[in-house]
This record gives sequence, structure tokens and C-alpha cells, in this order.
Amino acid sequence: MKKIVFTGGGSAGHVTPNLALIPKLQQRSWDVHYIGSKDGIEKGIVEGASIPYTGISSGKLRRYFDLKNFKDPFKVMMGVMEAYALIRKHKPDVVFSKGGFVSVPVVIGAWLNKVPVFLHESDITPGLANKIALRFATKIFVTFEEAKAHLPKEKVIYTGSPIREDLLKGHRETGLELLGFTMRKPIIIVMGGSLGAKRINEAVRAALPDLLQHYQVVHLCGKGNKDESLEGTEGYRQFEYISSELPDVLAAADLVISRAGSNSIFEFLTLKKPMILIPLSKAASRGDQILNAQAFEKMGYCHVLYEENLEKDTLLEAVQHVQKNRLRYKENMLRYSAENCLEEIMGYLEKARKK
Ligand SMILES: CC(=O)N[C@H]1[C@@H](OP(=O)(O)OP(=O)(O)OC[C@H]2O[C@@H](n3ccc(=O)[nH]c3=O)[C@H](O)[C@@H]2O)O[C@H](CO)[C@@H](O)[C@@H]1O
Repeated sequence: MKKIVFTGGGSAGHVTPNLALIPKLQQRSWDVHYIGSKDGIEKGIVEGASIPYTGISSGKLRRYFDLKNFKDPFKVMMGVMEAYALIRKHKPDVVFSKGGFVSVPVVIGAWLNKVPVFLHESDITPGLANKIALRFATKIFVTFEEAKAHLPKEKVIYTGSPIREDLLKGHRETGLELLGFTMRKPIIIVMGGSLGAKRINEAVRAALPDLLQHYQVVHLCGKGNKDESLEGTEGYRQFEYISSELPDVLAAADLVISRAGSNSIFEFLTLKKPMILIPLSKAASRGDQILNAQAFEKMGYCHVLYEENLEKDTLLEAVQHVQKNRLRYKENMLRYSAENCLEEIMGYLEKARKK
């Protein structure tokens, strides 16, 4: 039986692509184990999917000054030792890492055990964790063809975004029932990224009375971001985060308002959902979502609304524009297909051997 260890965490975007691969490998009798942090978002998601999980110590790798920068290197060192021991015990044939700061100790622990490591990068420019992990890795798969320009030629392989197969199997009727919505008005799904997005939540809630005249709204607002005063509003449902219900809710949705996190937008693209993307600003990130959104805009897949222009009225205008042009967006999205992504990645994993 072949064995694999998965890692990746910190936000769901560093976990859900693993969930696309894991069931496919289990169907082929692979033994799967997940190593993540002791209390990150990955723990709940992975354990919720009944995948064996072990938490290790992890520290955040920051590019900016913070007093924690003095404590965290010790946590990372501790994480390396724990990961080394776990990998030595499990003896996997291969490690697959989706990035996020918890993945670095696992990748180093694998390298020390001479276990081949494969990485996946979802954005056009690599994140800090993957940049560090790259020197210990055999190959790095990428979601965007444009990402190849930012990575060493001999290591990079363009595969596209691994999408969970369950997402393609949702039912509109079940989604409507779950939400308590009807067929009378189109449905907007608002997704602020896996951790929510305060600015988007505020703008959507300010626009809500206008939106609800023509639409029903399902709002995935992130942990701790529900507005209790809006509970029970007709045509509006809010959730902090949904897992097994997501396929049906997406099947019911007609339009999307979202951050431009790579995994979410490729899911919307695969499902042909016209989208308004509000990328996380450069002030709050390395600007990866701006590049993601611009790449999608260039292909005619989305309308981009920049955070500095985000207010109630611009949001309402954007919704009106995308609804009016929805058929054109859908037509453009029909040109996209990445059916081979999972098979291609699995082909590399099956050939991997411990040195
Ligand atoms: C703030 C931040 O650093 N964001 C980054 C993070 O985003 P983030 O973690 O938000 O990642 P993505 O948008 O890429 O993916 C979110 C994933 O969570 C799932 N989901 C979300 C909400 C929910 O209720 N249920 C659910 O299952 C989505 O379907 C998707 O699969 O990683 C992405 C991929 O590296 C980057 O592009 C983003 O810039």
C-alpha cells in the first residue's frame, strides 16, 4: 500500500485542494495522513472529512517586524523536530504540500527523511512558505500558467487548480430548500474568502435592502462575522463557513460576489458562475489577489471592483452590470476546462519513490 502525507493550512485555500486529491487517492487504496497545526482552520476541515490528522507546533513566518518574530523561530524548529519524527514513523512514499506557514516544518521533516516532496502553488506569484519549501521539493505544480515565469523551469509544472469533485455534484433544489429560498428571484452568493472579509461584509450589508428587492442573498461571512440583527431577514441567509452544504448552495447560486482567492475563483469558473471579484488590497497582502482578478478579467470571466472603490453604490452598479451581461460571462467561461488536473498530479505522486 502506498502512503502519503498531506500538509497545508492557515486558511482554507491551503487545505481544500488537498481535499480534492485525498478521496481520489483513497479510492486507489493509498494510506493518507495529514499534518497541520494544532489549532488552525485545517484541523477542523480535515478532521471533519474523517482524515487522520496530527497537529504540530507552528509559528508564523512574517515579512514584517513583530515581537513574536523572536519566539516563532523556536516554534518552527520544534515543528521540524515533530514533523521529522512523525514522517520517520509513518514512512510515506511522498509528501504533498499546499503551502501556508505550517507546511514548512513538514517539508523540511520530509526532506531530512529523504521523502520526495511535491508542492502546489495556487497564486501567480509564490507565497513565502512555498518559496522557502521550494529548495526541499522535487516539483511545484501551479494553478496559473502565468506562475511559471516566477519559478525555476526545472521544477515547475502547470496543472491548473485541483477542484473537489463534490462541488460539481450539487443540486439546485436541495440548495434552495437548505436556504429556504424560492425560484422567484436570482440568488447571489457572497464569499469573503475562507476567513471572511470585513470590508465586503459591510458593503454587502449596506446594500442589502436594495439587493433584496431583486435578489436573494446567501452570505458566507467568516468566523465571528455574523450580524445577529439581520437573522430572520427574508431572502437573506448568513453562515460563518459551510462545508458539505457548499455544493448544493453553489448549485443554487446565479451570481457571485467574492474576494479573489485562487481556489474560490477557479471553483466559480468551473461552475460557470458570473462573478464580481473584490481582490484583497496591496496594503493588506502581497497583491496576489489583484493579479488573480486581473488574469480573470482579461479572459472575460469576471468584473473587478477594487477595494478602494468599494461602497454601496458601486457594488449595486457592479451587480447590475454582471447580471445584465451574465450570458456573455458564461460564454467566455465555457472556453475553460481543466479536467486533467487531478489525474496529472496523481500521475507524479504514483511515480514518486523514497531515495
Ligand atoms: C487572505 C489571504 O491570504 N487569502 C489567500 C488565501 O485565501 P483563502 O483561504 O480565502 O482561499 P481561496 O479563496 O483560495 O479558497 C477558499 C476555499 O475555501 C472554501 N470555502 C470557503 C468558504 C466556505 O464557507 N466554505 C468553503 O468550503 C472555498 O470553496 C475554497 O475552496 O489563499 C489563496 C490561495 O493561496 C490566496 O489566493 C488568497 O489570497
